[in-house]
Amino acid sequence: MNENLDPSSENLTPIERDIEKVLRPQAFEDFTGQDKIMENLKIFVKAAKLRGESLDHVLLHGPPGLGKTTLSHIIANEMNTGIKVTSGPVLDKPGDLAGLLTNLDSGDILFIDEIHRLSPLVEEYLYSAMEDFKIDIMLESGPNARSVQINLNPFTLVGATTRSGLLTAPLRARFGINARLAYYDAKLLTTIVQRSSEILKTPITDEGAYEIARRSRGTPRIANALLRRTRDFAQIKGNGEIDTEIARFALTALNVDEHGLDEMDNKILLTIIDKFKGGPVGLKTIATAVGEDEGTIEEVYEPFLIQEGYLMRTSRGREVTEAAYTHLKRQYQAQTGRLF
Ligand SMILES: Nc1ncnc2c1ncn2[C@@H]1O[C@H](COP(=O)(O)OP(=O)(O)OP(=O)(O)O)[C@@H](O)[C@H]1O
Ligand SMILES: [Mg+2]
Repeated sequence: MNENLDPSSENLTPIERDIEKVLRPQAFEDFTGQDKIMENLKIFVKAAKLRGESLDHVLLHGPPGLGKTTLSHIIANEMNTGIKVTSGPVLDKPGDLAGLLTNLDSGDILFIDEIHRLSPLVEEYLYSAMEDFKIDIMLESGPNARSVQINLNPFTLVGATTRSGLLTAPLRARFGINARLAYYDAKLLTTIVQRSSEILKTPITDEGAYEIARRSRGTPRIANALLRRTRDFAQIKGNGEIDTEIARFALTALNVDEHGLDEMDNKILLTIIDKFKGGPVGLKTIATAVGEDEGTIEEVYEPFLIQEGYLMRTSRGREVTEAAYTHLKRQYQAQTGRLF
């Protein structure tokens, strides 16, 4: 069985993509959590609308599946504007970007996903567009080549990234609104699971929803994926309703552990314990040992493990905590070197 519980969107199947669209909140009021960010965004959107101006450029960052793409569409809906969607790796040359920019209507949103993957040339080209709504374009080539400056309609760039550490300082500085999305707690995720089950017309008990929520790695995308899979179990093994028992059965079958850690989470912890005596060990070494990209570990897996208290980032490298030993049923040995 190959269950796709990968938190990132890159590996979604077409069907999963369609379901994501159906479950995606469309307006501020459907979006659960991230209160501080939402409070501010609502004010900025309202003020921009009152002034009849475009919204300031927005940078959304944070681990996969927390709602960056969702928010960018909500912003467009709430601003009553159009949205054009692209991504860093797709924008190969400045010309690709120019084509998009010149086609934006006044106030439109240009959403650039994976904005950390823009080529330096394209990135630089973006600067004057963001700042002055102007770009230079080259007319003709060879000896007749000349560049002309053209004015763009005012627009809002919404950039999303899971790897904010890779963003250059000049690009970062050009965003007026900078929001870091955080993991959701079990209570918020319960609300999200309940909303999704209503859309999917799947009956679910409050306890069943909570069981899925608390084991979803703080991530709405995972909560929704687990809900869909659990629904299958409820239909085949039960009477169609998801309760705690069905949820537990399904989650065990899907290899999601009691605390919601997935296979890679556990592999990282186990590797540090078994191969490196609990750490400290460098990120690069961990990455090689578990066969995962260094940046992905740092920006996708680590933040959750740290938040949940299984892992610590120290000056000498990564160390697991006693909680990790207990979780993985390993004998905890306090490191003598650390005692004094
Ligand atoms: N606050 C929320 N309330 C309800 N549902 C949400 C919320 N945030 C995300 N979701 C759900 O989770 C799914 C994934 O969210 P989204 O695609 O916006 O994540 P992302 O941050 O863009 O991820 P990636 O970094 O992988 O692109 C959406 O389809 C949506 O249904
Ligand atoms: Mg996205």
